[in-house]
Amino acid sequence: MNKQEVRRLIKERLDMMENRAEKERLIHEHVLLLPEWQQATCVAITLAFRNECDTRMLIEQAWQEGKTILIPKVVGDEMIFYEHGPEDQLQANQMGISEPTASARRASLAQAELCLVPGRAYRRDGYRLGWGGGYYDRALVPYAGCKVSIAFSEQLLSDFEVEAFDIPVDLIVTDLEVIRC
Ligand SMILES: Nc1nc2c(c(=O)[nH]1)N(C=O)[C@@H](CNc1ccc(C(=O)N[C@@H](CCC(=O)O)C(=O)O)cc1)CN2
Ligand SMILES: Nc1ncnc2c1ncn2[C@@H]1O[C@H](COP(=O)(O)OP(=O)(O)OP(=O)(O)O)[C@@H](O)[C@H]1O
Repeated sequence: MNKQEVRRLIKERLDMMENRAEKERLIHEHVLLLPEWQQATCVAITLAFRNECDTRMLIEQAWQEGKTILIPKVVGDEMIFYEHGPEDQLQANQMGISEPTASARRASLAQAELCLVPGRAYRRDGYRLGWGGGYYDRALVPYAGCKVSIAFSEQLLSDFEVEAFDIPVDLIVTDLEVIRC
């Protein structure tokens, strides 16, 4: 399967999936139990796009725990991270992803001990496939923190092609399990 075929298969699976809310609840529960989450004081995360797993509950919980939340904004071919607090507004970009506004405080991904990396499909060794922009493949090159992806178990695939620039995540958290890659 090439990348386009993988993206199409995952879209089909997620569109057909049942019990989404319950699976999201289980994924969130598994994240909150990770020592990596509990120890992080600053977490980089995205707002869900299309049929990705929702993340708002994790953001709320992070605030409750006193953590700083960073959210990326796509600018050209890179992402700039901004702090996002409970009072801050978000606005949808051209693709429909919620992003910080111009008034948000600028930050750097390097500040986050934990980065939640979005993706469409995952292999059990941590390799991932995104929407095709290569944004995380580039942003993660110098990143030394812990890379965690949350995904529905439907997003795990036994194999797909990876390229030299692909960067695997350290942990994949699904509704069924926590995979240490
Ligand atoms: N929630 C979330 N936020 C995120 C990402 C993500 O994967 N998920 N990104 C992670 O990188 C960045 C945005 N990347 C994106 C890249 C492409 C498309 C997109 O709509 N692509 C078109 C196809 C374009 C083409 O093939 O030319 C599409 O899917 O229809 C959307 C987001 C930053 N924020
Ligand atoms: N380190 C890098 N430096 C420059 N370009 C890169 C780098 N990594 C990836 N790219 C470019 O990004 C493009 C998209 O890569 P790919 O299809 O793997 O994206 P993706 O993993 O699906 O997206 P994302 O990382 O945004 O979730 C590739 O064509 C590649 O040329």
